[in-house]
Amino acid sequence: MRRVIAQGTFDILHPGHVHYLSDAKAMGDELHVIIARRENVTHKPKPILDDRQRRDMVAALDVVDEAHLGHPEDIFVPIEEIDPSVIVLGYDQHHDEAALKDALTERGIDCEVARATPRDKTYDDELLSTGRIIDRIIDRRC
Ligand SMILES: Cc1cc2nc3c(=O)[nH]c(=O)nc-3n(C[C@H](O)[C@H](O)[C@H](O)COP(=O)(O)O)c2cc1C
Ligand SMILES: Nc1ncnc2c1ncn2[C@@H]1O[C@H](COP(=O)(O)OP(=O)(O)OP(=O)(O)O)[C@@H](O)[C@H]1O
Repeated sequence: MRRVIAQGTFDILHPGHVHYLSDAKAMGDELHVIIARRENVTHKPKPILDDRQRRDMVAALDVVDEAHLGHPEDIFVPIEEIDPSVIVLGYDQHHDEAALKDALTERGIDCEVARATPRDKTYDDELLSTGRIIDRIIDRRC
């Protein structure tokens, strides 16, 4: 049984998220998704939706076996509990694969680190970014 971890904010789901999670699932048998806590999202604007709502929507996707709220302080705690064979990073996530692998080894966690592929638009008006969905809402409704 190969357990796979994917992680992210997943604020206002779109097909790019589904693509990432499907890519991750294809690398193993059981997909666990860690949802970043609002307080730990510091590299972009804070999510619109509550932590639990983002977790519940990810959990409802067919491809996902379990969705977990992230740890507030120590990102390695959920990883130790899940004990994955591979952690799959999103195609554009800022985390460095080699640095993450070193940090895992230092913590005594033996697992691979891989990266998902991007998903291209399948039609002109498709919006594959939470930020761009929010921009459109502001543009059209405000
Ligand atoms: C392997 C890994 C595990 C993570 N675990 C947690 C966690 O337990 N709690 C948390 O709040 N954030 C966690 N994060 C951080 C968020 O997922 C991170 O902010 C992420 O870059 C958000 O992705 P996004 O910008 O693609 O949405 C983790 C990140 C990585 C790479
Ligand atoms: N078009 C896409 N193709 C493949 N993966 C995607 C795509 N869009 C988002 N993802 C992946 O989904 C994960 C979570 O994405 P995130 O919640 O940051 O959404 P986002 O739409 O990229 O957000 P924002 O527009 O605010 O940066 C990330 O790993 C990201 O790489």
